[in-house]
Amino acid sequence: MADTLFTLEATIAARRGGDPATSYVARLLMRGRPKIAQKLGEEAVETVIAAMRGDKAEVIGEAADLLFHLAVLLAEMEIPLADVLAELDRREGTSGIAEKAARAVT
Ligand SMILES: N=c1c2ncn([C@@H]3O[C@H](COP(=O)(O)OP(=O)(O)OP(=O)(O)O)[C@@H](O)[C@H]3O)c2ncn1[C@@H]1O[C@H](COP(=O)(O)O)[C@@H](O)[C@H]1O
Repeated sequence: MADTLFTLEATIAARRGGDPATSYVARLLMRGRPKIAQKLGEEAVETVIAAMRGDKAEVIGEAADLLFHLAVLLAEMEIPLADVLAELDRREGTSGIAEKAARAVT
């Protein structure tokens, strides 16, 4: 999965400044952060709706749209995907329950 996302990250970077008539990524980057954030939100909602329907094939498609638009948002904000993966690595082994309990006492 990480390889796929790193390839996508490189493709998105290469599209920066490209022709919005032929590249969806170039068009989205040109429209700016609010539009990218809106698309990310829409894809999140569509993923939730598909999940509530229990349609796994639809969830796979919507989840791919969601990850793609998240990758575009990270690119627009110049946040390397590696930074997000490093944060997940940092969290590895820390239970969400334990982490939340620790937050509650501070
Ligand atoms: N993974 C994707 C990918 N996933 C989804 N999409 C597009 O995301 C769009 C989302 O669908 P919508 O109907 O919501 O989009 P829309 O109608 O244009 O949205 P509005 O702007 O009208 O709100 C569709 O046009 C999809 O084709 C993607 N477009 C591109 N990629 C990757 O990005 C690469 C570069 O794409 P281009 O920049 O288009 O060359 C491609 O080779 C792919 O690897």
